Amino acid sequence: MNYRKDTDVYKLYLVTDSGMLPEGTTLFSQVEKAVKAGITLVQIREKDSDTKDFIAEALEVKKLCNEYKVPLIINDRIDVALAIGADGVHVGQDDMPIPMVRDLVGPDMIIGWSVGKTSEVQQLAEWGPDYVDYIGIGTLFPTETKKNSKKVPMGPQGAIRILDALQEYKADWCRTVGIGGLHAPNIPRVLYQCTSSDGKRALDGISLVSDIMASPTADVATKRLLEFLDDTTYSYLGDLNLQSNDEPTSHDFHDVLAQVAKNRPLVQHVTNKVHQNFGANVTLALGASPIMSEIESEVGELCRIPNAALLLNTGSVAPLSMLKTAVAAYNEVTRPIVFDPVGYSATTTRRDLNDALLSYGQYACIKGNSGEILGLAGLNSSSMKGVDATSTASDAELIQSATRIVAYRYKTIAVCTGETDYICDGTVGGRRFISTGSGIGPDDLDMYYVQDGHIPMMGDITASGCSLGSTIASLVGGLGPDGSVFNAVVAAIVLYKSAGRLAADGCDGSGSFHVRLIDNLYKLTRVNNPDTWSAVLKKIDDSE
Ligand SMILES: Cc1ncc(COP(=O)(O)OP(=O)(O)O)c(N)n1
Ligand SMILES: Cc1ncsc1CCOP(=O)(O)O
Ligand SMILES: [Mg+2]
Repeated sequence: MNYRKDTDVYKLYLVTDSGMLPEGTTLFSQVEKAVKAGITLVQIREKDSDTKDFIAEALEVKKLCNEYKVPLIINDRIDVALAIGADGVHVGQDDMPIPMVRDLVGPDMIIGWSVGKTSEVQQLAEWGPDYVDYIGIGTLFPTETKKNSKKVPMGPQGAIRILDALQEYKADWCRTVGIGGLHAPNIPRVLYQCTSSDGKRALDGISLVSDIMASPTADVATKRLLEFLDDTTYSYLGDLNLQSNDEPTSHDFHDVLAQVAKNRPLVQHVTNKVHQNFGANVTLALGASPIMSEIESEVGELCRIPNAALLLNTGSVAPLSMLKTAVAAYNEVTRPIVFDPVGYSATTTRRDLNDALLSYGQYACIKGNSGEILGLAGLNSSSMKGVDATSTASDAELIQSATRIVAYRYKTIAVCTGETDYICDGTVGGRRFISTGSGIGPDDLDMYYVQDGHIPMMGDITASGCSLGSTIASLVGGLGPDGSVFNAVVAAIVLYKSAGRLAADGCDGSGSFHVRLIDNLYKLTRVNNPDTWSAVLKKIDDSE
């Protein structure tokens, strides 16, 4: 059978490795379990087998695959693929060049290629539809399976760049699977995040080795993975509501604060030293409980405390393993993380660390100043230095574009702070798409802003921006079931700005501003009458 035209076979792609089989299993028995459980594509990848053994193994698997109508791909060995009449071959960048492969295998065999760079996409587009049928995009995450790989893991953002290049070069015939370090805990998030920036293309599937080959129950593992692929939503915040429908009102803000008062959230702060004391006091003023903990071994308990939330501020940095553990733990129990990428593009070290953290998890909200948000969106240039202080109309447009891009790429609620705060929800309601994407792009996202005149005092005290992070985490953490995450983020911004305005209007200098900011957060929260708050929320009307 010729599967070349069959574009649905890439959903769940098993690549074999006989070096990791659990006791009592064989390569064949593992593949058999996976095929019977519904795997859609199989690749035999035996790096250390003799040719004779490779062929014998491949013939056995071929019989099974034929019976279940699952295409069989052979890794690296074009000769073996031809000899056994496989359905396709997979080659990497260091293997036989694609035009030669096509010459040898003829027009009917599937050809897969490993791709990690956009220049490789350009190349396959130049060859056109007669050459590469699908690409394995990777390596996504670190993997023990391909030990001596020189490739640096690209994370979901790297996969998005490849999907964007496929769109740019109009390689619409080419299907895609992600590969490398994919396991049950990160697969739903990868499928959620990896869509092209125009929203028109998502991964066609995932490819993996160890999650099935090393499993003592390969059939159970396969079925679980298929469930992820069939699920069209990603509930990374459990029973909280990711849908942002209408413009939030004072009534909604009242509701958010009432939930905080009732649920008294615990906000774990992993934050910089300058912010610690102020952030703890702001959190207390809001009626939430702060804990300033960077102890790796207690994260698993903290995240399970009812209404826990994590503020991850990278201003001074805890050990990477602690940060990874914290992100994984909060994601696992579907509790919110607010991410503040302090000084994102200031140095390569900071950018790499923040990028690594962003690739490890899913964030409810990413909050930064204009420099950080522009950096995350890849729109910063030296001419943008100091944009916070001197925003012009065109700067404002650029900042809005950057906020939209960050929201969309990280499928999060992005907040860009400044004299005007911008808020954009890129979560697409937690919906997930395979192959075609949502059709929604960053420019389709609603953009809100909050203003209350210029409050220069905010810049005259330390950690005022960081404490907005504490405020967002407190209000999102306080939500009860079905509480709206977007409403909580917006409520936090309007509340914080209104308290800042009151503090600035009545203070004698930066010292009393600092104290009065806490006082006013305390008072506004206790009184809970958002109709009296001075900061104004508006939605940008793009038709204007
Ligand atoms: C689906 C898929 N994607 C990528 C690879 C890796 O191929 P390659 O880079 O040639 O590395 P080896 O597998 O040959 O070690 C793959 N095999 N399958
Ligand atoms: C073959 C290959 N190519 C890139 S990563 C990889 C191995 C993936 O293995 P695992 O799914 O166990 O991480
Ligand atoms: Mg290879």
